[in-house]
Amino acid sequence: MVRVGIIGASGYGGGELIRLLKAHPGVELVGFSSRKHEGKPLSAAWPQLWDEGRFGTLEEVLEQAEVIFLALPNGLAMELAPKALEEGKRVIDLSGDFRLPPEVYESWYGIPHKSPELYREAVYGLPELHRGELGGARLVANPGCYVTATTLALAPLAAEGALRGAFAVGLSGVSGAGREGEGTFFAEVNENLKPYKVGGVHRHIPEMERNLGRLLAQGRPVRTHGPIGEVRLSFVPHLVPMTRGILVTVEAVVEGNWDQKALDELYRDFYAQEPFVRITDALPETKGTYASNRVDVKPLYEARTGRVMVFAALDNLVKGMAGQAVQNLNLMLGLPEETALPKEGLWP
Ligand SMILES: NC(=O)C1=CN([C@@H]2O[C@H](COP(=O)(O)OP(=O)(O)OC[C@H]3O[C@@H](n4cnc5c(N)ncnc54)[C@H](OP(=O)(O)O)[C@@H]3O)[C@@H](O)[C@H]2O)C=CC1
Ligand SMILES: CC(=O)N[C@@H](CCC(=O)OP(=O)(O)O)C(=O)O
Repeated sequence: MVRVGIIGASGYGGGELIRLLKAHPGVELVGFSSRKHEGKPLSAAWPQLWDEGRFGTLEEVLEQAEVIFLALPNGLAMELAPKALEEGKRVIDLSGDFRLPPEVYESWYGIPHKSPELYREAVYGLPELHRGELGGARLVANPGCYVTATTLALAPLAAEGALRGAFAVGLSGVSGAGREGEGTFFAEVNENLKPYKVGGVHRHIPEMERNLGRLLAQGRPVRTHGPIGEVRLSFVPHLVPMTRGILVTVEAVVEGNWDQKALDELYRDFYAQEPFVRITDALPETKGTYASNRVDVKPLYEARTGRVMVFAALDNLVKGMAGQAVQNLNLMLGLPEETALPKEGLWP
């Protein structure tokens, strides 16, 4: 049994990690940190959990766990990860702190990077592309929801060398903004649809471009710190009045002649061995992936215009966050990748 702790256990990512890890046969959960709920039972924050355990301090988790999940706002993992690694722990960070080179991070996140040297060591935790690097990793940068959906929607075209750019429209449930998300009052979100952070300013854009650029330059599998080609992407996110779920609808700018048969073959071959990516016949919908660790992907050739489109749906708190982090944990520990991760969702 590996001793695992969660720092930021009272947030949406932390809660979903507890739910998944309680069912994990290779894990003993030894600590849950929260400033607000320190000393209280887990039920103080989580009505959905059978109440075993109490919230403690960040220091207790750092001391007791062998593997530590950091489920904190951006800017904190860069301070905690060095301490944890110095003490021989392994870290899976759910924030953006180690996903981008420090200079790129600073310009898109507006936060000075406090441990730039660790970026060189971090492995980018998208198992479908980086599986081979994760076994030996001490520090994993776990990608988030929009980036996972958009990268997996376009990865086969990029690895084929055909992708030049893309226009991606993202739709997200409100839990994507976190438990204290700004502008998520019921009265303002309910019966409302709104675009936000448009005009090429959303901080996920450089991460998507780098993921796809790596595939373009390296083919598959990719190395986190290997060469990166040029892909230009527009991204238009929207907030949707639902709890969980991400849908991305992407128009790919491609070279070459494509039709539905060629796209279907490319996508089915690329993801043939993947336990959590399903190429669907029907169009993906968020509810079909609710509470599962699956991504549903559908490429579509529009004959009338010659355009290539791709649709992808996932649960932002599972494959877009905590489920992906558990998938990375399994790979880091050499356990079967699917351990404790649901393939099936909830319906209705
Ligand atoms: N929500 C989503 O769909 C996704 C989120 N992410 C990323 O994952 C990370 C966590 O997100 P999420 O769970 O939604 O966030 P939440 O806002 O729901 O939770 C944040 C957690 O961090 C703790 N916290 C906040 N500030 C501090 C601090 N200064 N020191 C110690 N603990 C602190 C909070 O607990 P307390 O105040 O009790 O200490 C809480 O447990 C973020 O970086 C986010 O960008 C990634 C993918 C998807
Ligand atoms: C609805 C909403 O606000 N969503 C968040 C995405 C959360 C996420 O994916 O987190 P990471 O930034 O850690 O990847 C946003 O647009 O910033």
